[in-house]
Amino acid sequence: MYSSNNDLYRAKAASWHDAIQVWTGPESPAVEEIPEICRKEMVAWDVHATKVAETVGELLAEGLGLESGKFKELTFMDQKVMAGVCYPYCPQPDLTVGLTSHSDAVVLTVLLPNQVGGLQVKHGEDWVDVKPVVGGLIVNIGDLLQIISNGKYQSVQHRVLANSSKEVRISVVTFFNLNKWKGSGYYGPLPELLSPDEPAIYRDFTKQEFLENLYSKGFDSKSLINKVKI
Ligand SMILES: O=C(O)CCC(=O)C(=O)O
Ligand SMILES: [Fe+2]
Repeated sequence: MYSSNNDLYRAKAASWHDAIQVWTGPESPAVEEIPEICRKEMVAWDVHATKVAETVGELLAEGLGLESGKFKELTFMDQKVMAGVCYPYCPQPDLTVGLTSHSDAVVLTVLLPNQVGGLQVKHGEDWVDVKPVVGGLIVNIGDLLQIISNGKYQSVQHRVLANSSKEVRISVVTFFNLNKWKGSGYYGPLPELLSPDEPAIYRDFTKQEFLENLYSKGFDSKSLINKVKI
C-alpha cells in the first residue's frame, strides 16, 4: 500500500512532503509489490531496523523491571510500516511545515534521516532541533508505549520544518506496533506495572478505538492518550 501524504485529506493544511509507505509486517509483502527501484534496500533495511527496535524494546522492558523478552512476546514490534519520506525544497518555508506537529501513535519508531536538518522535538515549551548525526538513528517512543507503560515512558511530540535547503531532505521511518491484541481485542497498561500504589492512569481501549482515532483526523499529538486518561 502506498500513500503520498498520509493525512492530506484529513489535515487542515497540506504539508510540504511526499511519502511512500509499505507494510512490512506481520507478514513480509510479496517482493514484487515493493517498487523495484528501492526493493533491495527496503528489504535489507527492514531487517536492520527491526533488530534495532527489538534491542531497544529489550532495554525498555528491562527499564520497567520486566523480562527483556516481554515486548517481543507481546508482539509489540510485529506490525511494521516503513515510510520513505521526501521533503523537497520549499521556496516559502515560513508559510507551511514539512510535517505537522504530532506524536507517533505506535509503540516505537526507528528513523534514519539524511544530512538535511528540519526535525524538531518539543521540550517543555520549546522546539529543539534534532541535528543529523552521520550514521545516527532516531528512536521515538510512541503513544501506545506511553499507555502500555502506564506513563513511565512518554511519547515525544515532534515536527519537521518545511525544507529551506536546496538539497532534498529524506528520512526512512519504520513504525513498530503491536500485532496481537489481548483476547477480546483490547489493550491498556500492562498489569505487571500496576499496584495499589501505582494504579492505572489509562483505561483499556479496543483496537477499533485505536484505529478510529488514528484515521479520523490528521496527525496530532497524544489524542488517544488524552481519550483514555482516567
Ligand atoms: O521525517 C522525519 O524526520 C519525521 C517523520 C515522522 O515524524 C513521521 O513520519 O511520523
Ligand atoms: Fe513522527
